Amino acid sequence: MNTAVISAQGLGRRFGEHWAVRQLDLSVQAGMIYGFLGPNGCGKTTTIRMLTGLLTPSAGEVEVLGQALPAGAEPLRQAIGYMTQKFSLYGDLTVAENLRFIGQIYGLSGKGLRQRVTELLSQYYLEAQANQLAGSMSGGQRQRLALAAAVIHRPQLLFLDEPTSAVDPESRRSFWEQLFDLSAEGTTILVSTHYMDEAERCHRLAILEQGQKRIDGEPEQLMGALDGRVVELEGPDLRRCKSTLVALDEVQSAAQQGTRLRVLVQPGLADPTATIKRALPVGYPGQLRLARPSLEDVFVSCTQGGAS
Ligand SMILES: Nc1ncnc2c1ncn2[C@@H]1O[C@H](COP(=O)(O)OP(=O)(O)OP(=O)(O)O)[C@@H](O)[C@H]1O
Repeated sequence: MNTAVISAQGLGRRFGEHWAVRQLDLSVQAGMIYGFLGPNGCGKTTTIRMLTGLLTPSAGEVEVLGQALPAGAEPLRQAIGYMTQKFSLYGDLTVAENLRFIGQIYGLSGKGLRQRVTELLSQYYLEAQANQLAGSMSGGQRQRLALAAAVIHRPQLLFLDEPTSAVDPESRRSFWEQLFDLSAEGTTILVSTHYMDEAERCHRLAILEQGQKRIDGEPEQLMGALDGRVVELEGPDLRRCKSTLVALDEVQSAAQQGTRLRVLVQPGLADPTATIKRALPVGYPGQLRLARPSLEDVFVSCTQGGAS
C-alpha cells in the first residue's frame, strides 16, 4: 500500500466569491478505504466531483490514477466508479434492466454482460428483486443496487458520497461488509460520511470543515493523540456543570452524553481531573475519570465543534 492513486496539492473550488474547498492537500494510497468526515456543506461533494473529473478546480494540482485533471477526465471515467448522494438509477426499469443498461454504457455486452449481471445480483443479495421496478425498492435495496451499478465495470477506484445516509443501521453494517470485500480485492475506496462510526471503520480519514482539511490520519492514531485529554463526569446537575466548565481556560469543550459529561481539556494540562474537580462546587457528589478518546472528541478538538 504505497502507491498514491489520488494526489492533490492546493486543490480549491470557488463558486462566485465563496470558496467551497480551499488549499486541500491529499494523498490516497492504493487499496485503502479513505474517509472524508465532516458536516453538511463542508465541501465533501465538491471535492469528490473534482476528483472524479466532473468539476474543474479553481486552484491547485490533482492527479487521479495517473491522469492529471481536468485534462484526463475522459479516460479516468472508465476506471472509476461513482455512487452519488442521490439515487441516480431508473425507477421505472427493473433491477436487472438497470444493471444491463449501466453495463452497456461501460461497454459490456452479450454473455459477458449477462454473467456480470447474474454475479452482481447474487453478490449484492438482489436475486429476489431482479424483476422488480427499482423505484419500488426499500432504501437498503436501492443502495445495494447503486453499489452494484457503480462496480459493474470493476473499477480500480470507487467514490461513494454519503452512501448510507438514507438507510437503517443493519443495512449500513452489511454495506460496510461489502466495502471491505471490495477493498480486500484491491479496490481503492474514497467515502464521505457525517457518521463518526463509519469514519472509524476507514483505514485513514480526513476531517473537513468549511472547505478545509483540519486533520488527517489513521483513526486510532488520531484518537490516541488525545490520550489524557478527555475527562468523563458522571453525577447530578450536568447542565450547570457544563456551563461552569466550558468557561474555564483549561477546557476546550464539553458535551453531554446520556448521564455523563465528556470534557475535552486543552493540551499539556498536568492533571485534568484535579483541574475539573477544583472548578466544581465543594462537595459535588459526581465521579470523575479519564476516558478513552473517541473520534467525536477528535472532531471537536480540530474543528469549531460544529454539529455533524
Ligand atoms: N454549484 C454550486 N453553486 C454554488 N455553491 C455551491 C455549489 N455546489 C456547492 N456549493 C456550496 O459549496 C459548499 C460545499 O458544498 P458541498 O455540497 O461540497 O458540501 P458537502 O460537505 O458535500 O455537504 P452535503 O453533505 O450537504 O452535500 C456549500 O456552501 C454549498 O452551498
